[in-house]
Amino acid sequence: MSDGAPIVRLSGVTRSFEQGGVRIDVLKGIELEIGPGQIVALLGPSGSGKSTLLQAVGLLEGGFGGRIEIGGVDAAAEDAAGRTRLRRDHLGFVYQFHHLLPDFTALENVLLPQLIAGRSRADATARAEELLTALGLGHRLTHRPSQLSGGEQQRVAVARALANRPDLVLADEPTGNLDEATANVVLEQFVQLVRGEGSAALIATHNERLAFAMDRVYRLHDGKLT
Ligand SMILES: Nc1ncnc2c1ncn2[C@@H]1O[C@H](COP(=O)(O)OP(=O)(O)OP(=O)(O)O)[C@@H](O)[C@H]1O
Repeated sequence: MSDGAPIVRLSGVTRSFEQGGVRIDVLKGIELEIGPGQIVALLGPSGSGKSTLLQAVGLLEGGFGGRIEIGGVDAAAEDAAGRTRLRRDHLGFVYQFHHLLPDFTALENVLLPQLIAGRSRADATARAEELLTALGLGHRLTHRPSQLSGGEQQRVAVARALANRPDLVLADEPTGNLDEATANVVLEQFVQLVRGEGSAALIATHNERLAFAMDRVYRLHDGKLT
């Protein structure tokens, strides 16, 4: 990817669903560019389409109209293997629920995506330890998800998303299942770490205060970004 080129470019992106014979137009022409290192907040009421928009960028589902480019590549021109490659080479994901593997320790959960990407075990372990320590979990490396609090589980998920140094982290209400005080701490740590890593991020959140500390804030309203 050339320097300064956007990591993501959406133009005229649309998505509709059929519900009980009724057609709902959720995205009605989304225009969005995110450049290297930009941290972008996505606000919008429940049902406005934030998750749907993140799914478009994450190339996890089809059914979208318009053009979605990741790293300058038109996703529609790629087959399933090509889209998987785009995801693997450019994107990291954090969800509302941690989706950690329950039988593996915190360290192993952060190790696995790196081993799959071909990194040596020694390098992957060092990277996992670095990220978990930066998130204040240096003393929790050998704990399984069930032995961690909700906030700690979510921080492990953040470390996992950043492990392969993605150009862009997609986060769908990453602290949505935490109590407010914990959510504030974890979201702030997440943004700080992403900034330190130089990654870009698109973060759907209800937290307006933290959203306005990010580089750009978009609101999803009536299927469009403002
Ligand atoms: N697979 C689907 N089939 C039918 N309708 C869907 C589907 N996915 C989403 N929708 C509809 O699209 C609209 C937007 O949903 P979406 O989950 O993107 O909103 P959201 O802004 O992320 O909401 P929340 O903040 O509650 O997570 C909703 O009306 C939802 O019912």
